[in-house]
Amino acid sequence: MKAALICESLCKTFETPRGAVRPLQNLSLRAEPGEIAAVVGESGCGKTTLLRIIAGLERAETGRVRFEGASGEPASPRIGVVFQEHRLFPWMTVRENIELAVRRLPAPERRRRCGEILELVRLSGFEEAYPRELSGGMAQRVGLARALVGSPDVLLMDEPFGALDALTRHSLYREFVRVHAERPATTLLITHDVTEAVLLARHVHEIGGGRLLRTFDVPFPYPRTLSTPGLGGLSDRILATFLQPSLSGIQPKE
Ligand SMILES: Nc1ncnc2c1ncn2[C@@H]1O[C@H](COP(=O)(O)OP(=O)(O)OP(=O)(O)O)[C@@H](O)[C@H]1O
Repeated sequence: MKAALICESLCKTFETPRGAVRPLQNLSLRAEPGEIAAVVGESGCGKTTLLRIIAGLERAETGRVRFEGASGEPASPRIGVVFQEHRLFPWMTVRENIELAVRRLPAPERRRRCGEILELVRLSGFEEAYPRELSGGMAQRVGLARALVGSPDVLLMDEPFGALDALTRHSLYREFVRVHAERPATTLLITHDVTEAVLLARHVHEIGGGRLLRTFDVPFPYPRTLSTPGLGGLSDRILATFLQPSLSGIQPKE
């Protein structure tokens, strides 16, 4: 199922000993069916809170998250989540970690899917390895495999490449674009890295002050590299709006 992800007027307040924190104040945005959409914003602007609300791990006070099928009908897609830390269980093998995500399926089907998904993320042969035996990049690919093994229609990714060194990160970008082309889930990628956003996303949503400030169209064909014509200029333009919001002429978008 291809589904659009739609967030409408989300508001969220946390009561803390230091007073109320309001990371989301009427935030609306949309990810188109099968696209990679990035959400960028300064640290603490509410990106993780947004993802947790979409994943159903947190409740918004007001507003709603809904999904639409190809003809605009309401949809209930399968959702996969990838976090910044891989969150693999250290006492389980790669295969056990992945199969856990589809534990309701019969064992032969679990085994088949696990083999298929490990091939997709190029980790065939590591089924019986433990997480401690993997590099950071490999563990993150297992985290991606675990999110994908249930064939999600919507993939939510919270800084999935954030903890990796630059070389590993760039090779994982390539891998991820290839995997996404084979299984084009509607993907929301949370990142604070503008270059990452323009390398991977079709649209980049900039949030700040609890709202969507602006959406950038990223028209370059995949796969992209740092030398894709126009990519560096767009990345600079997005960064400039971060650094000088008052000079960029941005009007908060309702
Ligand atoms: N469970 C919570 N209780 C209280 N405050 C919270 C809670 N979760 C988040 N916050 C606060 O809400 C604000 C937004 O946090 P959030 O983690 O969503 O931001 P972020 O944009 O993902 O940040 P970063 O880029 O640094 O990860 C922060 O001020 C944070 O301290």
